[in-house]
Amino acid sequence: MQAPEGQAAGHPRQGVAQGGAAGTVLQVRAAADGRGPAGGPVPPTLWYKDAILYELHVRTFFDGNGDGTGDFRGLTARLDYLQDLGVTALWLLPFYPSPLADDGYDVADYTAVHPAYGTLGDFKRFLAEAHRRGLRVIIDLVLNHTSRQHRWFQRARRARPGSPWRNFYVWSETPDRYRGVRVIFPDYEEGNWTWDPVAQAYYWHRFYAHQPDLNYENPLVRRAMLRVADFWLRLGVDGFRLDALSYLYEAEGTTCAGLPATHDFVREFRAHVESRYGERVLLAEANEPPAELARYLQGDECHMAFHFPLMPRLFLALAREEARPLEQVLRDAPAIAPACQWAVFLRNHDELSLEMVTPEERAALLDAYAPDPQARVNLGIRRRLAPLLGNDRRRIELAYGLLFSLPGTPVIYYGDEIGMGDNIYLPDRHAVRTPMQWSGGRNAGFSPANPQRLCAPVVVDPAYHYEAVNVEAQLASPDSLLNWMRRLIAVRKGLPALGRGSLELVEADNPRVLAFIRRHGDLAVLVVANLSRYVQGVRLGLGPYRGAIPADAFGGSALPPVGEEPYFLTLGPHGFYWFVLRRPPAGL
Ligand SMILES: OC[C@H]1O[C@H](O[C@H]2O[C@H](CO)[C@@H](O)[C@H](O)[C@H]2O)[C@H](O)[C@@H](O)[C@@H]1O
Ligand SMILES: [Ca+2]
Repeated sequence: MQAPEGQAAGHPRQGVAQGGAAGTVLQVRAAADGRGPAGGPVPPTLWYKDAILYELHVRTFFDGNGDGTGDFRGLTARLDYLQDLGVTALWLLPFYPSPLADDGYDVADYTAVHPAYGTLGDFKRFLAEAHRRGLRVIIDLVLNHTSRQHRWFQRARRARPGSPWRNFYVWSETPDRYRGVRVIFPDYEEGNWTWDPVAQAYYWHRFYAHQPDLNYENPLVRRAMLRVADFWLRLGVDGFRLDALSYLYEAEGTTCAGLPATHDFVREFRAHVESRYGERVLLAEANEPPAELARYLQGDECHMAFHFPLMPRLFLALAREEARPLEQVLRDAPAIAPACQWAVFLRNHDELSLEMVTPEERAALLDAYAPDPQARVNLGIRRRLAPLLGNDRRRIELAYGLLFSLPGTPVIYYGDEIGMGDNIYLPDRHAVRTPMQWSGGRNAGFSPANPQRLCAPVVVDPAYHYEAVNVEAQLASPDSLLNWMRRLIAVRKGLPALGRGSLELVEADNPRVLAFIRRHGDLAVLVVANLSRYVQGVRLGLGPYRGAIPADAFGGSALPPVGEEPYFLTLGPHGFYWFVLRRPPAGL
């Protein structure tokens, strides 16, 4: 066991920030063609294992031209903030031309930038500036469907039935195929087929009716999407979040999710990307049960996948004030390849998805977190983190303390680092997509525009009003949530075991306390969390670590060494500890 090391993996572009320009050019080129300086392959860095991911929407982050809508110029101007926060990679929601009927997940053109967000030139400048700061950029790639406005659909609906152009989408003469397949947006859609009067046929859609599914049986579709990937990879993006990945293929008599043909295509996609561009990351958004999810993480498909089954169990553990829901999901975690990694999250731009829990668990979660029906949408809850946790600073810190120490790469949703509120009176999931709150000034410092022109209203709920909850105020307050998050991120970066380590659940004699050890090489980190609102004592079975000295990862103070007896600890309400288990000095 040893003291925390520095971050293990280097960013191929970190040379820009740290070193000379010549080295930078060489390394960028090496990464672009997948070859090392001597012509050999570039060894993988597995950088995503040490990453801290930050999810944001260009539209609502910062308005750079004063027209009321966020844009790439604005985002570029706020990169220093993100660098100071300590995050290492950004995930951008779709920013392509789109009618915005699903906030950009209805893509009308895959290889351009929505004019409201700027130009391709603005995107390139943003990317260069992000890389200059050592920030990687992952963009959302919506493989499964397009907007009805996409020229592919406009062409398909007019093309001869059975022709390759027509077959860009999935058509049927009746709405009876794939009967019983779940509707993902039940609050808005009654089925997965919609009649198209131009085509005189029904087309298949897993999401809104305005989002026809592409037909991956058609080799032209597969090729077209590889070309789209090439376009952005050549510009230098570091990877893709692959939206709605489960639904690429359909087959009669199945759930039309995670089919073998879908996995075949993901393998083809991965091989294509890796052979041409080296280590770029594929992050699967597949809302599937653990065993199904793990199929994306066997080493030849995606590098990461969102841990949809873990997230609601973390909220369940907090609601029930007991460790069991988390212990269970951790115990049942399926094996993934050593180079793969979970992406763990508390909240994102969608509703808090309750698709991966039992009906009883769902009922308990709705009761605890969304007693107001206005906060519910489809199968989930459209609230941000702070309102979900009653704006209780201790519970928010505990949730983050767990998120940042459980196996996986943590993902922060923009604004949750300052405890932003939401607006459940906005439609659909716009409740959680309001403008970032930068200051207490006009429009929360998001835009100088006429407030009536804003792309979305700023939060004025009395408990979360932007005049009180904003970046400027929190930067000035040493004890703010934002400053606490900066410390949490910095400490996590010093403990590579939290990104890369194994997981050992520790026996605890108190059901309200979760304890586990993350171990990587010589570094072992003991995490202990009190899920209850009251003080708790716990005895931990730390037998194999006898003699080790637990040292607080935040303050450094050392506790008595682990002895023969179970290790006794007291935790305050919702308290949590990260202890580095140090080897005792020689001679003791
Ligand atoms: O592009 C369509 C949708 O794709 C993602 O949806 C995912 O979110 C759903 C909940 O809103 C979830 O139930 C589903 O399983 C996911 O694929 C994307 O994140 C959505 O914003 C988008 O509407
Ligand atoms: Ca703008």
